[in-house]
Amino acid sequence: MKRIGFVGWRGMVGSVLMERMRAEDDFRDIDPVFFSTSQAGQPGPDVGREVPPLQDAHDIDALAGMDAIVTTQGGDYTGAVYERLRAAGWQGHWIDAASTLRMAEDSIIVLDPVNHDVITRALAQGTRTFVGGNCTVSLMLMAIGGLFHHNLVEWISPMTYQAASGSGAQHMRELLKQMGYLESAARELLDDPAGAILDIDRRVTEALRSDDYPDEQFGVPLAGSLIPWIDKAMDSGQSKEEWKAGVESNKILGRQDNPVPIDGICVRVGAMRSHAQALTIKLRRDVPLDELHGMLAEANQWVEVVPNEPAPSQQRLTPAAVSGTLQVPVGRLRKLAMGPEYLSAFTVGDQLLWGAAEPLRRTLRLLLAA
Ligand SMILES: NC(=O)C1=CN([C@@H]2O[C@H](COP(=O)(O)OP(=O)(O)OC[C@H]3O[C@@H](n4cnc5c(N)ncnc54)[C@H](OP(=O)(O)O)[C@@H]3O)[C@@H](O)[C@H]2O)C=CC1
Ligand SMILES: N[C@@H](CC(=O)OP(=O)(O)O)C(=O)O
Repeated sequence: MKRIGFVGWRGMVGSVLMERMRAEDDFRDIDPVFFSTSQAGQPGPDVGREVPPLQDAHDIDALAGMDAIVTTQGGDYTGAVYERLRAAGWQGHWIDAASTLRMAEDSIIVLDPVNHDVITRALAQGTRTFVGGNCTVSLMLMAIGGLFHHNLVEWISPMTYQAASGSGAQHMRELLKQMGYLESAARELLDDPAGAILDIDRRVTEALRSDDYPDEQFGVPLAGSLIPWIDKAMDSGQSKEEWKAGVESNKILGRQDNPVPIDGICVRVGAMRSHAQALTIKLRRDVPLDELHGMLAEANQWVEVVPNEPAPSQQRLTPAAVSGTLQVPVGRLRKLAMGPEYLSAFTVGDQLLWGAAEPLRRTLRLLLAA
């Protein structure tokens, strides 16, 4: 049995990975070893079998004893350990959620329902570094992979609505605190059925601008507002999150030599753990909508085409409907007024599942099967 090291397993993405691996009985086929940057020596997690105490995640010798390492610990950890481990001669497989190595020449970005062939070819050719994609990128490709498969996409402009979880666990907690703070600012007026809405609104706006509004993590209000910038600034004027859409999607699709332009605006909204995005897609040719529905639906078993009607869109195409599931609904499909090659779409998916943990879990399975 292969010895597989896990780093970052008790974090938010790591916990979702552990849940999925337990649900799919993945631990049955491996000899798992758990690492920690802070809790070496303590007992490992309950994965339905005995595991050794936690190892030190900075111990290069201990890491080098693994056939593969799956890390959801974050980019700082990858930066601190990966090169040292390779320099020490380690030839194992590195499967990572962090963005650090995504654009490296010798790495593959993994999203097997979309690029299964790229991954299996890379495994056969001896590639040893596999990285999960950015969450909005992976969720977009899960939703509209069928259009790429039929080579129908000339360009895409995504406008995202990204959940608090993309910033981490502390940010999710803060979003809820912000919601509570706003509600408590207006509570007595809300309790009065005759309370004037403009008075309620005034209280909320005052609360949003108050020094006591809890915004240590986000730095600005998210609940009752939104944040139209995610990640660092690039010289291009894009946020780094926006830059990733183009470069990562084309790398996943294996078309870096002939890239499809993908560029838009990424926005943080007050959803908990599911990212949504509105896509304007320029098709290479006019294709009837019903054919497009068929292509989208056939692309993988998780994508779900939602009719462009009010009730299904409101009920099925939302973070509330998909959080905690692997489904990736896509809807609001219609031809735009600009012409029959211009398609609109709206899609939503759990950013901790397909957006982070699930592609890693499935890559480990592909590795074990190789
Ligand atoms: N959040 C997201 O949506 C996405 C994240 N990623 C990547 O995954 C990385 C990890 O993200 P995320 O899971 O959100 O990070 P977390 O902050 O939840 O966890 C990271 C590490 O923090 C340590 N830690 C310290 N205190 C605690 C605690 N109370 N509970 C749990 N862990 C604790 C753990 O390491 P230790 O045991 O060593 O102390 C843990 O592995 C990111 O940096 C990013 O690179 C990728 C895609 C999406
Ligand atoms: N940046 C994403 C989450 C994330 O961790 O992305 P990446 O893995 O590309 O750093 C978000 O904020 O929603």
